[in-house]
Amino acid sequence: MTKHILIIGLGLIGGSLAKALQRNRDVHVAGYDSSALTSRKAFKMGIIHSSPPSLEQAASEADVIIFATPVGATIKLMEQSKYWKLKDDVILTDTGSTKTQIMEASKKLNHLFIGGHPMAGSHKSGVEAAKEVLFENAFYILTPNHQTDEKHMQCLTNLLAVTKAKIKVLTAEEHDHMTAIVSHFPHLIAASLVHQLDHEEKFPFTRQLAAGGFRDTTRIASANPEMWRDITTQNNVMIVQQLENWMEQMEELKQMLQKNDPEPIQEYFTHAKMVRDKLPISGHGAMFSVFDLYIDIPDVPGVISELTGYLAEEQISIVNLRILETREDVFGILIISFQTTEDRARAQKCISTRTIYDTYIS
Ligand SMILES: NC(=O)C1=CN([C@@H]2O[C@H](COP(=O)(O)OP(=O)(O)OC[C@H]3O[C@@H](n4cnc5c(N)ncnc54)[C@H](O)[C@@H]3O)[C@@H](O)[C@H]2O)C=CC1
Ligand SMILES: O=C(O)C(=O)Cc1ccc(O)cc1
Repeated sequence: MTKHILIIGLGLIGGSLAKALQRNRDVHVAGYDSSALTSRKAFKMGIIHSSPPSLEQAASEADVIIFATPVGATIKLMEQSKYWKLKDDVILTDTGSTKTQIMEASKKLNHLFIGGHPMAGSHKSGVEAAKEVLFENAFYILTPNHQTDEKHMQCLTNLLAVTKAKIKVLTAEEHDHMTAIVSHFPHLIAASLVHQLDHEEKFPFTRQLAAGGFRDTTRIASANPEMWRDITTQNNVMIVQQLENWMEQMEELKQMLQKNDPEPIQEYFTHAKMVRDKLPISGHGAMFSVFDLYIDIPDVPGVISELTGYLAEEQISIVNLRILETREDVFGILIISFQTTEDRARAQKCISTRTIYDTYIS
């Protein structure tokens, strides 16, 4: 029997979920966005099966409703949903980056709600950025509430299986504590680094030098400000707590730097390197998985565009690209990151067949 899914909000996350859910031939994916243009685009791009004109009508036909809107809008939509005529056993869920306030709001609903957060994304937003493989190997957090039973949990888990994400069940408080540390607070740091650059007036050329580390560290500051406004106001207490811890740490760092003793300074970096190097960044267990391919490339102009050109011809998408500057000979190491192991294997084959450059996986 066909399962009717309604996705509200057809941006990066709603669009990516719609694409992934369409892998299951037994589901009908309807999509609604407050921007009629976005809804039309999503339908034309084949991301959704149907674009119903009335939200209430679409909701009444749905077996599962997924709110994929900024978290402030999600709470408002949840409140509105109390007045919709829904199927008795409909499952409501969301994709929001925060969970405590959403789970609190879910207590007032007349229908079952399971919180959700696919922990994969990017600084891009909008339906154009949607990707079927976005959630592969990423964690997908579910936060049940007091009403959730095993049957409905299993039903949602089964539906999400096609995303190839790894389901992890947490409480809303656990979720908001952990995401404050690894996602929300780092976003504020990225934004603050960019503001710091903004205040640099002495040498305007500084901006031209903001490559490498600065670009890597601040990439997420290019994300949707409305989305991050909502995340920051909803998980405010946890984020302020992180900021207080950080300021204490910065005070200690300042004192250490004022003494200017090289030994503790090196120890500070050594400890950070050790912890960072052990993080499950690439491969299974990572929050945001990417799969790196290392390529020995000669230091000659045009080599990077040659390689990316070959990958584009074979329609292999890349997630990131950087050069490791650890070697002093004429070769460098180019690291290209892919969303899936399959993409990386195809890329390795493509580069090995078309070039003489050595490729390897760490
Ligand atoms: N961007 C990311 O990397 C990730 C975002 N999330 C969460 O997923 C949700 C969606 O984020 P994105 O897809 O990135 O945002 P987005 O900005 O790409 O898309 C949001 C969409 O929701 C629509 N929308 C806004 N208010 C609406 C309303 N009242 N009714 C119907 N549609 C409405 C917008 O027109 C837009 O098309 C957010 O709650 C965010 O916190 C979760 C994981 C990763
Ligand atoms: O672009 C990145 O690295 C991200 O961190 C994307 C992201 C943004 C918000 C989330 O709730 C989860 C993932």
